[in-house]
Amino acid sequence: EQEYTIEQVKALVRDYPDFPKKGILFRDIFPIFLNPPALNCLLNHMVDVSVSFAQKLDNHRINAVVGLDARGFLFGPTLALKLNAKFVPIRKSGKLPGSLVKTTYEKEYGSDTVEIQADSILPTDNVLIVDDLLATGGTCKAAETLISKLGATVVLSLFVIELTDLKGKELLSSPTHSIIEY
Ligand SMILES: O=P(O)(O)OC[C@H]1O[C@H](OP(=O)(O)OP(=O)(O)O)[C@H](O)[C@@H]1O
Ligand SMILES: Nc1ncnc2[nH]cnc12
Repeated sequence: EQEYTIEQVKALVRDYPDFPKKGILFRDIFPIFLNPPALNCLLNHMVDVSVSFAQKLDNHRINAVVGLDARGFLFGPTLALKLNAKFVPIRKSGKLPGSLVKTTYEKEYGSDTVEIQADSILPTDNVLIVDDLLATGGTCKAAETLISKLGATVVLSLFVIELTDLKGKELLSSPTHSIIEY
């Protein structure tokens, strides 16, 4: 089996002009999922980045990975397993049962309400947020808001792709890391 480098993984992201709306240059990560060695390289890299950020913590440990609906779910559970952390979903409204905390936000092409199950995160948790892409930062900021409502700390927000022109980082309170920047 061929070993992939991160540079080769980056080359697999495909651009689609004017999708899903005119003026949006859509960056498609799914070609990476067609290629197991590339996906393996990307996930191992995400683990390495997370572990190196965790070194800064008192207990050196991330114990919760929060994945953002829907493409954050492609990475969250695998990353959580590799870090021996729990996986917690943040979902678009109306999808999660039970006692919830919610917030509404603006993103690159529309607005959304997101929710988290209230008992899924404890105030003592060291949380890693993971998503496929940072655009305006609205989605991740909403996640930060929910996690802070539950009293926990976001130690890192980790993205596969960052669209730097949109300055999403400036909206965020947590430290961020992106693997591919455009
Ligand atoms: O930084 P922002 O401007 O908030 O944009 C980034 C978000 O937008 C996309 O999700 P989308 O809402 O399209 O949903 P999906 O993951 O369900 O496709 C992407 O997966 C991020 O979650
Ligand atoms: N330009 C973009 N490409 C892919 N996913 C996105 N989510 C928000 N903006 C996006």
